[in-house]
Amino acid sequence: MKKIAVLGAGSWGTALAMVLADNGHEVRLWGHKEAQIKEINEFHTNIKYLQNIKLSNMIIGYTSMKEAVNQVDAVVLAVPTKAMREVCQQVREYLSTPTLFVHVSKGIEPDTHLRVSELIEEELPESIREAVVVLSGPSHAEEVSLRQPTTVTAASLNAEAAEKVQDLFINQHFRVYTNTDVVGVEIGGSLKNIIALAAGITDGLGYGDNAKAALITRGLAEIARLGSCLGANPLTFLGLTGMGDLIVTCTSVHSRNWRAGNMLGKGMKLEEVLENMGMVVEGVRTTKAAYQLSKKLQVKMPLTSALYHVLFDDVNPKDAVDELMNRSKTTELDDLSKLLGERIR
Ligand SMILES: NC(=O)C1=CN([C@@H]2O[C@H](COP(=O)(O)OP(=O)(O)OC[C@H]3O[C@@H](n4cnc5c(N)ncnc54)[C@H](OP(=O)(O)O)[C@@H]3O)[C@@H](O)[C@H]2O)C=CC1
Ligand SMILES: O=C(CO)COP(=O)(O)O
Repeated sequence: MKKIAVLGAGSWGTALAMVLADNGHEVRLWGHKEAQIKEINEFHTNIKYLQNIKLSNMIIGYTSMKEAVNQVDAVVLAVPTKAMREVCQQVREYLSTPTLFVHVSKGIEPDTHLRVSELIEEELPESIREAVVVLSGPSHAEEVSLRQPTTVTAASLNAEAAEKVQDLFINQHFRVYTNTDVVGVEIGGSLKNIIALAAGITDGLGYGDNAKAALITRGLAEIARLGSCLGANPLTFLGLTGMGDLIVTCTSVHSRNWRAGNMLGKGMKLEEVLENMGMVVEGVRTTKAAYQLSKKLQVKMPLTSALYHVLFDDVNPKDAVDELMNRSKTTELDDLSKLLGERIR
């Protein structure tokens, strides 16, 4: 049995705390709201984030970061990307020995263009970092909390650390693979949120499955183009954290990104949509970051660019789709197939 602190008591932090508790670990679920932590400890529920779910007694809620991370074997960082720096700054106050860090957040920071593992490494000194591992894949909290079959990937440059994380989380409902392609895993997990927003928009506009399939496949092409340019193995994008997560996020009503896109497609304004959600919609900030990166690195990302203009320049979603469909003609297999071919050979 290990002592594990899960920092962030939203949907995903709570669902992962349940997996860890099922595996017999002592789980400390840290959140910044007194009332919510009281609810977790007194009633063993977290109603705002997971309805109709009873939490195990092995999960203890904390509001004190000092107590939550005291003597733990591992820390799971489960807050939205926007809050990650702030939470790391709090954690580092209380750790003095090398600790295993697992992050589960799917975003890219606008302006710095850092992936989450990179910003964690910026905020946490090496002296308290045994390793940083990203855990990602097609995994809606709502289904994980019902113990429905789910598969994810633990990725780290430190293969031994990835295996440790695999061992912490794996069970008969939650299958964990390993990978050393951190760039590919983080880029796939973050950029699928952009495409899920777009898929929600086309559904909201009343378009059908042809449009959805087009978004998923051409979305994957542009994710892989940018990811490869950043050093990822293009084959990672065909795996759980690429194609797998794109499918689940673009086709599920559980997805907050899809739901937000759907409201936009039906004519709501972005501010109104975000107010309505009450949960994180990572794709909004990540669209900005990916758009900036595509310009900087001169990588073609037509879907990301169209979504950027819908979100931040008030372009009408239907006009954005019309514009995408009327671009000049091109071939399907571009530089990406060249990259894949080189890897396979
Ligand atoms: N939900 C899912 O199925 C999955 C989510 N993820 C990823 O996990 C990450 C977290 O998402 P998720 O749990 O779903 O998000 P939620 O919106 O469900 O919960 C976010 C949690 O983080 C808390 N939080 C926000 N800012 C801070 C802060 N500054 N300090 C402390 N706590 C803070 C929120 O508190 P408050 O209640 O006060 O707002 C809330 O408890 C995201 O990057 C997401 O992409 C990955 C896989 C699956
Ligand atoms: O990443 C997820 C599923 O794998 C969750 O997606 P949303 O943030 O869109 O709900």
